[in-house]
Amino acid sequence: MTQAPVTVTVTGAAGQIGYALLFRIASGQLLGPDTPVRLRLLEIPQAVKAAEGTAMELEDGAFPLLAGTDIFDDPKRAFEGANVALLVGARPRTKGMERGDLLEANGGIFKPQGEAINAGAADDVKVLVVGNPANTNALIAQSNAPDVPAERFTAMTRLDHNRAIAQLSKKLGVPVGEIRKMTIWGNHSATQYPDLFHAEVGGRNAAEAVNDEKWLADEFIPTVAKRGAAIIEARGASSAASAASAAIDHIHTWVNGTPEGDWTSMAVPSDGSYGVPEGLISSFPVTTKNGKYEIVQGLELDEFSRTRIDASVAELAEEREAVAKLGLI
Ligand SMILES: NC(=O)C1=CN([C@@H]2O[C@H](COP(=O)(O)OP(=O)(O)OC[C@H]3O[C@@H](n4cnc5c(N)ncnc54)[C@H](O)[C@@H]3O)[C@@H](O)[C@H]2O)C=CC1
Ligand SMILES: O=C([O-])CC(=O)C(=O)O
Repeated sequence: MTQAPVTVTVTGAAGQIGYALLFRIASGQLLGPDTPVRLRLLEIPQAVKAAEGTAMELEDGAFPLLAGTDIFDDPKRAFEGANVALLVGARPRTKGMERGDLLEANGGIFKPQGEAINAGAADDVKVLVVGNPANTNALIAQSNAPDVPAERFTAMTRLDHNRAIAQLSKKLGVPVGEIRKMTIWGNHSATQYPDLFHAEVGGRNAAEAVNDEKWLADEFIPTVAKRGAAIIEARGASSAASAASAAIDHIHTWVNGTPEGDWTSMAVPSDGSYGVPEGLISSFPVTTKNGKYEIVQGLELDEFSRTRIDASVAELAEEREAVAKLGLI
């Protein structure tokens, strides 16, 4: 071991994403093979026992990089000293629940968690919100953490990004490793816009390589945007291992940088780029270096792309308005 342990707080640790995520963090895949980690797990009181079971299994993994695991049901304690905060636990939509009810229920989770991050996380904390509705939950947490730089709050669209790469790879029969510059724009919802016009395949423009507008509009975009629902339909449960994998990718890329000539997708607070209203946590193409990200500038957007980005951003603006009315931000 070459350095002091990095503290990683994971919420919803006893859930299905938590189960897939924690072992990969402990094995070094989140931060790299030289970085020891100390886990702080947050669960609701009813699920603490299950989290304790997962912690026993973590112990049984005898991971050389795992410096310890502590479990809490109090956000203030769970986020103490957190360098990385993975906000996975959320209130799922249940039968008869309106969108406003869902936002309100999640406000009850992400407001106190934002306050706890503000009160006790490390100065360099990086936050990734996975729990849905991820973008707006991130906005709620961020708004309640006024002393933490706003850009440290991000939401996950890396799963959508990876799904888009996989669909393109299948369509063209090329390895995923040949695909660069994929972008997801907007909200992590069915309105998201996976963009092939700026992506590259083996150095060639992806939309030109596909050369099939009908497939792009009628198959590629809806398949990526509705993949979560298709997995639920097939598996009887929502994506868990692929979501955990994308969360690992998101933080690993943020910390370690994007490769030369490539970028990734992250939902980050808008600085007004591409006409996205400032402050909305919307997905953009970003490059990362030395633990910081920058939104890729100067991409030309045609009418097709503009219309789709605007629709997804309009949905984010509506969600922001709804949580503002509820006094959550
Ligand atoms: N952004 C993305 O791409 C994706 C997001 N998701 C979302 O991730 C979330 C978690 O998914 P799963 O692990 O499958 O759900 P799950 O229901 O298996 O686990 C959620 C866990 O969170 C815990 N929890 C609830 N409230 C909490 C609180 N206040 N503090 C700490 N823990 C709390 C629950 O006790 C439960 O153990 C869901 O909101 C899901 O919709 C899932 C897949 C992809
Ligand atoms: O809808 C869900 O809970 C799962 C989800 O976000 C996805 O798979 O993209």
